[in-house]
Amino acid sequence: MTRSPFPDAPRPSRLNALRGTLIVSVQADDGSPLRDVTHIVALSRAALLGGAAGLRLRSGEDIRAVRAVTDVPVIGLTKRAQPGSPVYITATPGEVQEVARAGADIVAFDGTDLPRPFPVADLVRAAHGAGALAMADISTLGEARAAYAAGADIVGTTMSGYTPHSPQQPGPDFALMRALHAAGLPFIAEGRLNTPALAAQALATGALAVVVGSAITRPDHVTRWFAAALRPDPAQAARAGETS
Ligand SMILES: CC(=O)N[C@H](C=O)[C@@H](O)[C@H](O)[C@H](O)COP(=O)(O)O
Repeated sequence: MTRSPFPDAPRPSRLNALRGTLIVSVQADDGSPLRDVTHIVALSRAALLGGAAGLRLRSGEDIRAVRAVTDVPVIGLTKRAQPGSPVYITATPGEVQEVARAGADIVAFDGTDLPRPFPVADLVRAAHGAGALAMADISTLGEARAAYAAGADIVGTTMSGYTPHSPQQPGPDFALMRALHAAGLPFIAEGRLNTPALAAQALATGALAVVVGSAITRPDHVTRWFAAALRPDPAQAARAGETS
């Protein structure tokens, strides 16, 4: 039914439509009972009902199905293992085209320094050739600079904590956000923004927009956080065992 709200606008103004907003990532993991397109559409509609201004979706099938029920901006990606490379987010020009043709306004792809099948510039070219914006998911300031030099329209902090050369931490990488802002590089904040306060903090560091996924659309993850919080501290449990 509907198409992108900004198919013909120049690229910077298309991104402006997302300024200051919440984008909800609706991606069920492989093996999740929610990994079914009807559930993805229902979760997306619930997110829109709650005030999401954009969606981040995985796979052409999901994008096509959600595009049929909404015209909000969509960031699209694929997640596929690549032979001989740890990169899995939209790693080839063919995957970029697949996502753009399904109706994504912005194509997100791995923009890290990990060994990769295609250079970032090839993915940018494929996105632009298909009429979409190019979003590089990065894990460091250096990767962001390289992605912009390769023509990316925007970078996301998505991959911080998921490359061996970025900080491994349980919370969001606010240091990276501050560094991007200080360098004058526009960015979308993404990754472990698991509470409204953290999302607001990310926006306050200068993010163009904020992507939240697991805390909204992965109830299995959220349940695990609660279950872990209720589990007794093993050391304390052992001490209690000695005295009883
Ligand atoms: C590292 C990676 O593959 N991130 C993926 C990228 O699309 C998704 O699995 C995340 O859910 C998304 O980035 C949002 O992050 P969080 O779920 O932490 O709010």
